[in-house]
This record gives sequence, structure tokens and C-alpha cells, in this order.
Amino acid sequence: MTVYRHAPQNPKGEGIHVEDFNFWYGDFHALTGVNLDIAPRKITAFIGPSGCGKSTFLRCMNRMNDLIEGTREEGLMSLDGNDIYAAGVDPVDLRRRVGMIFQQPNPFPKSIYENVAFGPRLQGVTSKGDLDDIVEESLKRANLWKEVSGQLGKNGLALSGGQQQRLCIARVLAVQPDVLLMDEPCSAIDPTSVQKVEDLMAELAPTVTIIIVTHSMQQAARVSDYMAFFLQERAGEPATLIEYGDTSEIFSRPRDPRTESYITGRFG
Ligand SMILES: Nc1ncnc2c1ncn2[C@@H]1O[C@H](COP(=O)(O)OP(=O)(O)OP(=O)(O)O)[C@@H](O)[C@H]1O
Repeated sequence: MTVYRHAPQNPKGEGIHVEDFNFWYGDFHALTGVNLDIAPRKITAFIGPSGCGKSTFLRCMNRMNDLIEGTREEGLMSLDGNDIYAAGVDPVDLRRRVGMIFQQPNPFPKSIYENVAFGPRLQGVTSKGDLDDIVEESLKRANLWKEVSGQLGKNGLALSGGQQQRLCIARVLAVQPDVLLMDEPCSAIDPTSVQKVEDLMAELAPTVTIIIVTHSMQQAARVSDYMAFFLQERAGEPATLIEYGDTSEIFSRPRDPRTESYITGRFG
């Protein structure tokens, strides 16, 4: 089954383009016939019931699933016109351009400074002045600078959960990604921190393409420009994209009755 749904206007061919994409974990066909274009420098939310492949699809976008043995994909997925699964693409380089934030904050057991400087150092930045500037700018972009500027030597793990999540965001921003993948980034942090992460997403969106997996319809409504609804209709069958479009339109006029059932809380 191939489902093609409304794609945002994207005249320059930028952003992530997906065509008839399928994905398998061993024999299990997890995703089928996904077609969509992710708008550059906007916020797109992936929604759907548990197990409908949202995280799987997100992880395909920076080839994180390559790290799981026995996985396989078919179809096209490109970033700014370049096939990310083409031979010769270095997944490590791809993951610098397409950074990821997980549900559980996962700072390194190092200082705040070293967490943020880690990626730039790997990229060959050695000057202390340059690293200081990158650390400060990244922490500012992640809305954490004011809280930690006087204690950059403190262990990242000693921060609160919400601060740790923003530290992880600063660590990703330090290598200047084009895309930020966020897999339920707010489900393990307190409400005040949720607000800070959502504010920061809005601040970053003009420069970074953001894709967020969320179980919260309220969060999807608050933060996203576009929304994609995934569904696995029957156990054992692959999930697929059911509806995709402008968030406010999907909430006010869903085109598919299954989307309407989900957003009105009738299942999932
Ligand atoms: N590493 C894995 N190996 C095998 N199957 C997997 C693996 N990860 C996920 N799956 C299966 O793929 C399907 C999609 O899972 P996925 O985690 O992508 O869904 P999801 O929509 O993100 O779910 P949730 O909202 O609960 O996080 C599920 O049937 C899941 O059991």
C-alpha cells in the first residue's frame, strides 16, 4: 500500500524527502509505503499510538537503525537532495548533520564544558578560545547558559533532568546540525522544563529543521507546524503514514476518519 499525503511547499528541494520507504527488523516488516517531505526549518510532529513506528522512522533519518543487527530498508530518503542511504555516505558524518535527542537525557559523565566541547573537538577544533566560544554560544542557544555559566566544570550528571536535556541539546547544537530529531524529549522531565524545551524549539526552528515524536496531542498542537499521523492497523502488519499536513488543519479538519479518532482520543 502506498499512501502519499500533502507535502509542505518546498521549492528549493531542501529538507528531508521520503519516497515509498519501507523498513524491516529482521523478518518483521515495521513500516511500509511512507511518502512525505519534511519542511526545512519548521517543526514537524510524528504522532500515533504506541508501536506504530514513529521512533523507528525517526531513527531511519540519521541511520541510527544501522546499529541494530538485521535491519533493512527500501525506498528513498534524502536530505537536501542527497540520498542518505547511498553507498559512500558516512553515517557518523550524517549524524552530525542530523542530531538526535532521546527520551532520557544522556549527558556524558563529564563536565558541562566537556559535554558541549566533545563534538567540536572530534571535528578538530583545538583552540581554547574557539572552544570557549562554541560552548557559550551552544549553551545560550539551548537556554541553559544563564543557569550554568558560573559552573561549567560541574559534572553534567549533577544537573536536574530538565537541565540535562537542555545540555544534550547544547551538545548537539555545538556541531551545527541541519536537523534535530527529538524522540519524546519531554516525557521524562518536569513541567517547567517542558516549557523551556518547547520555547527553545520555537527559537531554534528558524535555523534548524526539527522533528519531534510526541504522545501528547497538546504538545503537538503547541509546538508543531506540520503533523504526521502513523498507524499500525493490525498487529503483525506494517505501520504506515495515514495523514500528513498543516497541524492546525489536521486538528480542525482531519481528512481521514482514523486520524480524527486518534486526535479526539477514541483510541491509542
Ligand atoms: N530493535 C527492535 N527490534 C525489533 N523490533 C523492534 C525494535 N524496535 C522497535 N521494534 C518494533 O517495531 C514496531 C515499531 O516500534 P517503534 O518503537 O518505532 O514505535 P513507536 O510508534 O515509536 O512506539 P512508542 O510510541 O511506544 O515509542 C513495534 O512493533 C516494535 O515492537
